[in-house]
Amino acid sequence: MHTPPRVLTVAGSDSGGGAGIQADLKTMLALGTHGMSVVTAVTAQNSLGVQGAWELPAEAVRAQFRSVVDDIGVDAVKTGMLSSAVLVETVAELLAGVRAPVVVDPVGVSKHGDALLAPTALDAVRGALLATATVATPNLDEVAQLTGVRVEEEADMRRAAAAILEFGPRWALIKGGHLAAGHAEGAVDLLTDGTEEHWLRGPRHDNRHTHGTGCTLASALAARLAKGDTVPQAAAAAKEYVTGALAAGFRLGAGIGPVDHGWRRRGTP
Ligand SMILES: Nc1ncnc2c1ncn2[C@@H]1O[C@H](COP(=O)(O)OP(=O)(O)OP(=O)(O)O)[C@@H](O)[C@H]1O
Ligand SMILES: Cc1ncc(CO)c(N)n1
Repeated sequence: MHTPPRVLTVAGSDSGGGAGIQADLKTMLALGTHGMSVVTAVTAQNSLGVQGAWELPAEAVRAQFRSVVDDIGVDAVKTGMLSSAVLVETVAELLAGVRAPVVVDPVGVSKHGDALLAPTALDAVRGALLATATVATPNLDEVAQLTGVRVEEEADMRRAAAAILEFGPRWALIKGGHLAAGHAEGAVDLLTDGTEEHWLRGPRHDNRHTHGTGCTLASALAARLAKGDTVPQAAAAAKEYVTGALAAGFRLGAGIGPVDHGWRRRGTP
């Protein structure tokens, strides 16, 4: 009997289905893995923004995590929205006991600028969470918030990665999706462990249906690590996956539509 690799997401729910837990589980399925979830917060969210957010108690997060890990086990873990200092500390503590690869997406704000992490949680992200990561995947706003490094040109991404690596993750994957066109060649990300450097380059897609890019990239990365890829192999595969999902993004609601997490199954684009 075939048992697929087991991948756990620790993240917030996006009622609109484009980002968060929903994006993670769809991406994990699309990549041939068994997705599982620890819900940290529930958001009322759609294509227009985040209308409300409610955090779960630390005890509920701990209990979900133990239920999954103690019986089923995990081949990789991915974290997303963690909401508060208490939950960041709780999750960091839980991850310290995990031997499988961990992808930390230090989610700060949504595409619409709604806060998904309390400013008071930044110290715990720097001091506890990032050190548990096999790969940390900040976008440029998160890099600025966490390290003070402002990336304006592709070359600045090296300084950003070095500053993130100071907090202890094994690898940093700096997402350059927010770099203004003209300041980068296509959509470029930098993966480095401080020794090796891999520039992940994809075509830029400027359709506006980009809700969930970060969650999709981090989940695809976790799924490929669960399948036994090395970090550079997994990152290249994840970049290819998110690029296809972006190209196939579709209109939904009156605002920013989602990337298509299932684009490969649908044969698009
Ligand atoms: N317009 C685009 N065209 C092609 N690739 C893009 C585009 N925007 C982002 N990407 C890619 O998508 C991935 C996610 O990057 P991005 O910087 O958007 O993350 P994010 O801001 O964390 O996403 P989210 O808003 O979901 O949190 C990266 O691989 C990035 O290069
Ligand atoms: C719940 C949730 N997690 C992550 C993101 C990423 O932007 C989002 N919009 N919503």
